[in-house]
Amino acid sequence: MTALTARQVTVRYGRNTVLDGVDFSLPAGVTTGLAGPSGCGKSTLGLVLAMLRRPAAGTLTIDDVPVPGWRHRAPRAVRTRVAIVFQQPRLAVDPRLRLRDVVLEPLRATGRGGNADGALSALADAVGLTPELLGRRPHEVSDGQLQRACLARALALRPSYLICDEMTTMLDASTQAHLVHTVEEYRRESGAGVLAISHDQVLLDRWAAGTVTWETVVATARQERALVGVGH
Ligand SMILES: Nc1ncnc2c1ncn2[C@@H]1O[C@H](COP(=O)(O)OP(=O)(O)OP(=O)(O)O)[C@@H](O)[C@H]1O
Repeated sequence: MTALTARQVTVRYGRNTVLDGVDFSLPAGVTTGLAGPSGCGKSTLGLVLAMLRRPAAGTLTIDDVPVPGWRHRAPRAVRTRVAIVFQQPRLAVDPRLRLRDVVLEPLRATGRGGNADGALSALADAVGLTPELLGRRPHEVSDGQLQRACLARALALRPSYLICDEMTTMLDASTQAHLVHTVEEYRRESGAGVLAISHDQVLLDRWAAGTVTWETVVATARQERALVGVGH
């Protein structure tokens, strides 16, 4: 199946079990919404899908191929197939870097930064960053402008799956519309699968082809536990 699929994923923070045997599949080619109340575990699932958090149990497959490790233990070619954009851009960038260098980070890390002017200007155009803004540092731009740079960075290596975790929650309506439009253009052109995590049902109704609620995710996990007789 062409999908990013987590199976039987359990994540604990200390003694707090946040995900308990969760299954989740993100199909390629469409935008899937994930809705749920604050603190339920949506971001944690996003981190697992992006291989940024190793679960206590469970597996992740990309297009049916199991990922062989998590975080730096996942080979770069596997890790870069999934990108993530977080809610707070200021926590997601090195404050010393100019926006140009934020966007180019992934290309440089994979040895493709040398002749990346074309790629940079295409990415900057797509997210609506001018050359002048690309020369500024994070403290010299707005949250919306910084989030544009974060989205450009996420798209730089042309991921097969893109996770947008409350990507536009802190932003004004016009920046929100522009970023969603950019993601959708990328999805249509690349065939990528997009996960839009949000507590904003109105946004998800407009953006996603379909939305999964957190209650469904949890109820399915509970049913599976009951079926295999490990009820809690
Ligand atoms: N690094 C961490 N250490 C300890 N507890 C954590 C950590 N990260 C998250 N949690 C806890 O795990 C639970 C799920 O958090 P998570 O951020 O995944 O939820 P969420 O649904 O994305 O919430 P929000 O919509 O508010 O971002 C919360 O109770 C949170 O307090």
